[in-house]
Amino acid sequence: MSKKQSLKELRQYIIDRNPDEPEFHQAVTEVLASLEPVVAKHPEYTNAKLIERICEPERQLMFRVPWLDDDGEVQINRGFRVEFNSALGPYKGGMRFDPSVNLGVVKFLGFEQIFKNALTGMPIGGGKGGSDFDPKGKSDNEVMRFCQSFMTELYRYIGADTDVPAGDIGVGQREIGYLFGQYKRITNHYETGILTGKELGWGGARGRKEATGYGAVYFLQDMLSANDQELKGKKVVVSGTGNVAIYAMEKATELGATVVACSDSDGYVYAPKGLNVDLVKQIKQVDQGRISDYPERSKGKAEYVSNGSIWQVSCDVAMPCATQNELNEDDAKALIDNKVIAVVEGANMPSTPDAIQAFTDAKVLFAPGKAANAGGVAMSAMEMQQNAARESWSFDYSVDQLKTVMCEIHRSCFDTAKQYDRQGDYVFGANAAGFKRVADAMLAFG
Ligand SMILES: NC(=O)C1=CN([C@@H]2O[C@H](COP(=O)(O)OP(=O)(O)OC[C@H]3O[C@@H](n4cnc5c(N)ncnc54)[C@H](OP(=O)(O)O)[C@@H]3O)[C@@H](O)[C@H]2O)C=CC1
Ligand SMILES: O=C(O)CCC(=O)C(=O)O
Repeated sequence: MSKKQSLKELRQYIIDRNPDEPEFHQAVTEVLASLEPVVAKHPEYTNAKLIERICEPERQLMFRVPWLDDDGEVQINRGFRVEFNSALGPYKGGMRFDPSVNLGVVKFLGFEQIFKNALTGMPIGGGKGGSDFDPKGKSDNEVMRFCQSFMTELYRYIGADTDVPAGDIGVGQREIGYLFGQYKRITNHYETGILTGKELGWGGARGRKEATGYGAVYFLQDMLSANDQELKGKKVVVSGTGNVAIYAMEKATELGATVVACSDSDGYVYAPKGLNVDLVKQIKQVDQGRISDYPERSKGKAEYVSNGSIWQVSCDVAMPCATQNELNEDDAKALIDNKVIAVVEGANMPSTPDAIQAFTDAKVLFAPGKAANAGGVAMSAMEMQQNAARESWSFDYSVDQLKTVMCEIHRSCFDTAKQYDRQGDYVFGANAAGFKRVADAMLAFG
């Protein structure tokens, strides 16, 4: 590529160079669409071909994961780790175990992670990993054998100062435990800093499991207050009932909002007077049940909808916290017709480009995932900090730190957008501020 190529041509070049990776193309397209004014102001980035470099992973690993199921049959899955960018620190980002995982999905997540991690202001680069293994319906022993086989290959590439994986969809404390155990077994190192999202008893951080959801709500609070609104009294809809969704619901409720709907991959529940978050936690986290159990267990205080979009439910604030591209243009129009004020992405890239355009056109406040859900990785960086110092912070102190980081991220997105005359455009603010921090470090390194 010549230095004179436009961003549009560069985007096409990246798409052609990475065929059959639609999610990666989508993530790159969104970031590049924000960078025109930034590179116009900083020709040094173009001269050093920084955008092209940032879009190319430093290293991508793909490996075989053979394991034995409970019937004694060999099963084979694929493992991935994309070490995307280490300009700001060790590669950092979660691992997803889900049948939908492929190289393009891991690359989109790793690419987003670079800018998200930069926005936290912490010393962490960007990476992501996972497998097409489906933990649903597997026994504990099967999950353990899979995790042990996965780590038997992955251990060569990770380390507290190299690459620090964590959880994501399908990877919670159980999986992190099996992965950590295998790392320790085969390396003979009790090195807590090689993974985050650990249990408290063996190197975990207080507040990590709450951090992404709480952080997204803190971002929402700041975004509303910057626009002369408040969270108290608002009606909120949250998709998903996983790690991010549950703690977003918990914090929003604690701050005086009413969460009227949430979902899982089968359907959603609607409770006009508000959901009981403790009951949702009991059903999904303790009993490993389905959200369809909620109406009966809440004694009829909610209705379950098995095929329909949760975004049809009228609300002031929508928080997509399940998965990518779960909110499309029709969903956005339904939310706009119902007078939604703000949309805050707890998941990674949950809104399609058409949906984001519809929100922008309708002047709905819109917070992209790379800014709003950065609380999880920020708390992971604090877990690394505690592991390195052999410390263990209190829950209140940790959540205070989280709040400060989210407030800084909000301010950085808001101020950057203003500086480029794009006031209120959080997508632009997040992309431009995140990119600049990474680009400046890469320039310094030659
Ligand atoms: N965990 C973290 O700290 C962070 C996570 N994220 C992002 O947040 C999102 C959720 O992650 P997390 O909460 O950890 O994952 P979990 O596995 O804990 O939960 C995922 C939730 O989303 C639901 N879901 C999954 N796929 C679909 C689908 N296709 N349609 C509808 N619902 C679906 C699941 O339903 P079911 O119960 O039926 O499986 C589950 O309720 C992901 O995009 C992840 O990348 C971002 C930052 C940090
Ligand atoms: O805590 C981490 O390192 C990973 C969080 C993550 O995967 C994400 O922010 O999407």
